[in-house]
Amino acid sequence: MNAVNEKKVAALEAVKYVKSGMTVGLGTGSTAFFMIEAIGEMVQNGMDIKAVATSNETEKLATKLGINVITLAEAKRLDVTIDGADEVDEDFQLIKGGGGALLREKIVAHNSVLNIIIADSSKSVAKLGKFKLPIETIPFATQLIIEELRGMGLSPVQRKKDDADYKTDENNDIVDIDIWDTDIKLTDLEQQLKTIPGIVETGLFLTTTNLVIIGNGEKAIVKKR
Ligand SMILES: O=C[C@H](O)[C@H](O)[C@H](O)COP(=O)(O)O
Repeated sequence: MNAVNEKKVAALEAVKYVKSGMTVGLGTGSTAFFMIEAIGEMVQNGMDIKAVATSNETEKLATKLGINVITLAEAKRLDVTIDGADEVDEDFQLIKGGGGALLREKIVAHNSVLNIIIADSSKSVAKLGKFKLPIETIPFATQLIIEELRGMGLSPVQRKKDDADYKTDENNDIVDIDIWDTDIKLTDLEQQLKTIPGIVETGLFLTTTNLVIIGNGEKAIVKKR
């Protein structure tokens, strides 16, 4: 079975956790797409939910499907958030931000009671870091941050789109770094990166995930923390 079908299998298993009356965090990306589509169908069939979107792209899709999108301030707290990931390891640690939505995604995950990650089987890894770790930076500081990260041996590369600097929904930059060979423990790395002024957030999600659902062929494998 191909990755696209596995994404759908995982998404359809995850939406079973969404019940009427809930406030739901909607993730971003090609896997989250199937979850948003399924929730849209549930809403069209009468389910009453409110949702907070983790990106402009997700907000647009959800609104088009008739999902009631509210702000995080209005929601205050979310019952469940369903989101994708670029990599997930056996300890429920993730790399996210391949689609540039890591900042809002991390804020929403932090404010959600239950966090479900959905992914196809290729995303499940023994060790994080084959996927380059996205870092969101304030444009004023990006070039100096790149030099500092280079000094740490993390091979930073500023993300581009159509020859221009890639911009997030918050109008920040993304710098992708290579953490594969680093000896620094992930929790320490996260802390070190966050102490550099101008780094707004990293794509390391180390503690927020409660449930991982992997599409594996026709089956959904559910892992609980
Ligand atoms: O910024 C994007 C998000 O973190 C996505 O959840 C992540 O990149 C996975 O996306 P996809 O499901 O398209 O592989």
